[in-house]
Amino acid sequence: MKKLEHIGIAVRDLEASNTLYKKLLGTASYKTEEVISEGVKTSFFRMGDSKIELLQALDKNSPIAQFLEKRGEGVHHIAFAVDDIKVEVERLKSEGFTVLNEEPKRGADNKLVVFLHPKSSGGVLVELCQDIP
Ligand SMILES: CC[C@@H](C(=O)O)C(=O)SCCNC(=O)CCNC(=O)[C@H](O)C(C)(C)COP(=O)(O)OP(=O)(O)OC[C@H]1O[C@@H](n2cnc3c(N)ncnc32)[C@H](O)[C@@H]1OP(=O)(O)O
Ligand SMILES: [Co+2]
Repeated sequence: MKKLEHIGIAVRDLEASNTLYKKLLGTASYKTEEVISEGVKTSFFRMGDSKIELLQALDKNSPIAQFLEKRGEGVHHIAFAVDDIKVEVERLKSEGFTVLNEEPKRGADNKLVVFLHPKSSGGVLVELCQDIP
């Protein structure tokens, strides 16, 4: 793992949360992007070499909608940058982690992403991110 790539935060209202996080961080969101395959609309804030990713659900089947219903707003996942996502997936499987999608999928901000089940990673949903060249 190279670095903390982003922290994902589930929010009900992206616009209101953009205002809140702009006040909190002292900087505006630099990007908004929908990822239809995940059922989310995202907003990104730079935090040094890492990012904060706000996530609003686009529909009721989105993982974010389900999370908000069960747990309310708050930290949803942490994401680590990796050089070779397939190598990292094999390493993590051999260490006993449960990989949710063996085939990396396209995420936001030009990344390939893989998720680990929170039940295998101490109650924290983990995302791996590899830059798409
Ligand atoms: C924008 C794209 C991308 C990026 O580029 O950054 C993203 O970040 S997309 C983010 C949204 N996408 C995902 O979250 C995909 C991966 N998630 C999943 O596949 C599912 O959400 C899940 C983690 C497998 C959970 O789904 P499911 O099993 O259907 O839900 P349950 O509600 O039944 O949960 C089972 C169990 O796990 C606990 N849980 C659920 N979500 C989380 C979480 N985010 N963090 C910690 N724990 C979580 C849940 O509470 C249940 O526990 P128990 O109640 O104790 O059984
Ligand atoms: Co994410």
